Amino acid sequence: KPIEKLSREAAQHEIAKLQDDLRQYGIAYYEQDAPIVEDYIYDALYARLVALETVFPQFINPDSPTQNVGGAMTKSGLEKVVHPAPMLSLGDVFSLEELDEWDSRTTKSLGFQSDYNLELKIDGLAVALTYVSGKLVQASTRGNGTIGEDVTANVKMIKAIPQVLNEPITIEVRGEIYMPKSSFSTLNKQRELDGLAPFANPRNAAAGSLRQLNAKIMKQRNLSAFVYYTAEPDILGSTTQSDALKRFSSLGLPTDTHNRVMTKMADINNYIAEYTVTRDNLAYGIDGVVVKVNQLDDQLDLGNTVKIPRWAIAYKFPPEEALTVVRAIEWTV
Ligand SMILES: NC(=O)c1cc2c(=O)c3cc(F)ccc3oc2nc1N
Repeated sequence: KPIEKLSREAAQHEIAKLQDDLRQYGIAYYEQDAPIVEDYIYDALYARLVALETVFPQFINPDSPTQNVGGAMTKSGLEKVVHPAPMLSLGDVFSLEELDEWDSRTTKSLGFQSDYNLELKIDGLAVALTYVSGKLVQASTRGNGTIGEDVTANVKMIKAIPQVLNEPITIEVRGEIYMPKSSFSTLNKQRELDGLAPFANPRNAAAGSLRQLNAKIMKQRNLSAFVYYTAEPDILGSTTQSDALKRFSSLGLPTDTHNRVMTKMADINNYIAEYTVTRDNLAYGIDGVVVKVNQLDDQLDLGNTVKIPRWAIAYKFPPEEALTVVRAIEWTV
């Protein structure tokens, strides 16, 4: 119900209920690592409580969940981290036609047909890893792009992420942390045994694991990662995206090996068709294919909008459940 239509009593009642519920969800989340509700539900209820308390400040009490967000603490109890260069998200397209339009726009902007580095789009959560003199000093989530959460302690539990690089360089790299499919099913079986709600998908399981505060539990979740980007490629001496991936690998950073350099849309369509089918056999979840202008200085020429790079696009696979529905309909007719 819109807040301005609420009577004082109704507002007081809803605020009290939200304060109780969110306090209980918060305890389950931080202390028992057993979230009762999905993050997005918690966030929506939390936003509703903040809005109500703003309009009815007389009902704010000191132990309201909105009052204990300590200075640097975020909801998940992790410290905040400011990203020096904003972590942008990828723009999406949902059909080969739209991908073709993106290619035409990009070709027009550049004045020539660029070659593209194609990469599987790992379905995990984005992190930034900062190495100083080759040592991992900080790991943070994307957050809102400018302010993320410090997940350094948990990321140090991820075997795939080296704590020391093969070269003593200082660089920030970005990648995707994910939970392999096998770990996901094992974890959910255990959660059912423990009477806990299973995670909806590997991505939520990875995010939930990474943002909980107990490093021992984190170790058992055996997450993995792929690195795919740095804003400082000259440190690597790379001039293309495909070469940057090779350099990440030579440093000891995990990279996905399915990337290919292509120019012709026909080849790109074949790559997409191939992985639309074979993704079920991969050890990790992917939700699409990322197409990137391969020459790094062409990427700079194209630049970014406020939210997304102009030099990269994510082609998203049709969601699997949709396919299930289609199959179900086919079955009935
Ligand atoms: N999930 C992924 O596998 C994946 C994700 C991104 C990004 O989110 C991404 C975001 C940017 F602003 C720029 C490049 C990027 O490249 C990326 N490359 C990938 N392979």
